[in-house]
Amino acid sequence: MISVKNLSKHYHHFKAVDDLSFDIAPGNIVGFLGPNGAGKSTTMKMLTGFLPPTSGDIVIQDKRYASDAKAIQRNIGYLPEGAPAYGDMTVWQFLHFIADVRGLKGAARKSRLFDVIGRVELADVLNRPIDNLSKGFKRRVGLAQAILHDPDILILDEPTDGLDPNQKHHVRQLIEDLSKEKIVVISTHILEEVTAVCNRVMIIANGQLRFDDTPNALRHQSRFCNAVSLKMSYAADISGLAELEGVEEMEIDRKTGLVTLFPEPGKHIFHVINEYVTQRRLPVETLTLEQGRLDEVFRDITTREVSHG
Ligand SMILES: Nc1ncnc2c1ncn2[C@@H]1O[C@H](COP(=O)(O)OP(=O)(O)OP(=O)(O)O)[C@@H](O)[C@H]1O
Repeated sequence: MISVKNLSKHYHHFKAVDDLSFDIAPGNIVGFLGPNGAGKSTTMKMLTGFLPPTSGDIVIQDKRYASDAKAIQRNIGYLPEGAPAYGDMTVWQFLHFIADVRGLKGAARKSRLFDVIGRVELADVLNRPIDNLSKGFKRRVGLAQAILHDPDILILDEPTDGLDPNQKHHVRQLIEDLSKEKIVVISTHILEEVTAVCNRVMIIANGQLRFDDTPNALRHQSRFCNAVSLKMSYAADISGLAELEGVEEMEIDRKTGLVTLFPEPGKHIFHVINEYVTQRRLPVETLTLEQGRLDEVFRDITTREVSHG
């Protein structure tokens, strides 16, 4: 369990992290979202003991950094932003160095190295200096060092940054496989990443916690959640759609011609619309039940003014 109370970090007079409080239990895969400069990396550095808080309390598995830093860090894997340090080492040398630092020995060491190199797919670059690797491979080396000692807690700062779409998919699957009993905190700018791998979303802006719930609850904040969109192959009279039972509003996008029908609160309108367009033989090309637009919700949450006090 991670327990954070009233955590703040000030750089001179600037509040990078402003009074955060939250608990994270095993099994939580947390997507830590926020615009650039929101305070995500600063929070992660404090959670991993790399940066002392200005004020507040961090308790990890009943321990505090002030008295038990080594014990906490034994159980944490951290992927910081950017590339791994020691860029002149080869991947092989670097992973052995990390195995030394983590105190891995004998058969356990061999099997962890073998397992992680396989999982993160590093076999082809083991003899290359880290500095010469592509950004995506550097990220994967960073991920390998974070999971090498099989920690209970993983703090991953933008784990898929720089990866191609196939690798992104692969790393997301890896995180899912790793995380059954673990705590995983992932910072990301990619909203789909959150719905793909996380079971909890925390959004921060200006160092403050603005949202903390499931990805589904986030989706439900979108006015597009359960709206129905349709595209027509040519213009036809659709005014009747706006009058249908349960339809609150109709919007037409002038640029794309996409028609969106918004339901009254709690109503489901897909079937009634589907029936109507079929009966009237309207020239409908696509009819879509909208899941909710996360980018719009994210913008709303992070740009909203918050009252202080
Ligand atoms: N060492 C530092 N000294 C002064 N200001 C800092 C320092 N480190 C970070 N900041 C500032 O604190 C704020 C939060 O930075 P942080 O890196 O935590 O944000 P972030 O949410 O991780 O952003 P990004 O998504 O761009 O990585 C930013 O305004 C940043 O400029």
